[in-house]
Amino acid sequence: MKVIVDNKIPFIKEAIEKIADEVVYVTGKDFTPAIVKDADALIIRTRTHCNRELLEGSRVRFIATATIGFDHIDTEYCRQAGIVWKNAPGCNSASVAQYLQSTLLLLELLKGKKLSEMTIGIVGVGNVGSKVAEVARELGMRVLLNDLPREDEEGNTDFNPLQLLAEECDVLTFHVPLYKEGKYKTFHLADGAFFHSLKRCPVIVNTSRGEVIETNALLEALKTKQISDAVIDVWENEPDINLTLLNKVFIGTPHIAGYSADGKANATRMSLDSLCDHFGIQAEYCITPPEPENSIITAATSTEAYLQMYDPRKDSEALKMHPEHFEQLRGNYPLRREKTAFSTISVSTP
Ligand SMILES: NC(=O)C1=CN([C@@H]2O[C@H](COP(=O)(O)OP(=O)(O)OC[C@H]3O[C@@H](n4cnc5c(N)ncnc54)[C@H](O)[C@@H]3O)[C@@H](O)[C@H]2O)C=CC1
Ligand SMILES: O=C(O)C(=O)[C@H](O)COP(=O)(O)O
Repeated sequence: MKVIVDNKIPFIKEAIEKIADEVVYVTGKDFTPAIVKDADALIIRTRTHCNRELLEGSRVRFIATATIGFDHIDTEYCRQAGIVWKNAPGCNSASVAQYLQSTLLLLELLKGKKLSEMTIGIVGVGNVGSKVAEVARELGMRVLLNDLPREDEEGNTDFNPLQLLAEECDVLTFHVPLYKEGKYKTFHLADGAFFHSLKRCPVIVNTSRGEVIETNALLEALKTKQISDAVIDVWENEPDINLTLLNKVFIGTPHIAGYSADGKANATRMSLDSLCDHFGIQAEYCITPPEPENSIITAATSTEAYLQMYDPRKDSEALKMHPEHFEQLRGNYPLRREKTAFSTISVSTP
């Protein structure tokens, strides 16, 4: 079996070389029809667009994407062509929740917001949104949820219309997949009309996909103070992002909310599991992220402790200083571990 693997997928080399007869490593944006032509499987990330143009006439029968989102896969073409694809549901959801937790703490620390007096609206309550809801409740926030597909399917009353979130929330955070069309379309879900409907001058957070928010409408909302701040991890037209927006946001990061080493290891393991499952291969591998340099956190406050574990300001400063390095900042991302990796967290003022 021949497998083409994105060369920025970590912790994969030893395992995949045991599983496959031939492995070729390629930069995500450089997968071409010639490279994939005689491959049986691809293991990709969001940087590889798997569509007719890439796959037609190839031997590829299976694609694993080491990501949660799969909007870079033309699922209809794959269905027609008999190509099976798998994503890695939930793999880095705890990492995105960590990003949100640190961001909310920074809003309290630096912007004088009192989280326990604020309402957060969560748009999309799947793997990520549910964990973000937990984090927000732990921080004492009132939480309002919006999830149209779940509301339709489950018929329960935990969910609210987007309009209610627009009216009552001080923070609005997006955790929906990118759907370009259909009943649950999320492309430009936050457009000019949405920003006009806001009542409490909220902070907008987007870690879903850039296209969920219309960039020009967001810029206008910042200019006219319909929103007080924006925290943006995902952008329209990555890596050529809107620099005016980057300079105006409170936190602007290069699509790394899901980049904890824990999340990356989960993604790699899940991709290998689905590849083995698809081809009926029995293989043993153990994918674990490296230990943190120091597994003991000592801090004066719990906020400081969480920011020692992950502080989005560092990623934001690096991007603002060198936006042209968007892809390099992602490709060479430093080791970041989630809370469970630390053996002791000692806080003097709990
Ligand atoms: N910035 C980053 O590094 C990362 C970004 N993501 C993005 O976040 C998205 C969400 O991730 P998960 O929670 O794991 O996905 P998920 O599939 O578990 O949950 C998505 C939720 O959104 C809901 N939804 C779909 N359409 C909606 C609509 N029109 N209005 C309201 N809710 C809607 C779904 O019913 C579902 O409950 C991914 O699709 C991906 O694009 C995911 C991981 C990392
Ligand atoms: O999992 C997703 O969905 C994401 O957006 C990823 O965190 C992005 O990961 P890469 O494609 O950059 O590996």
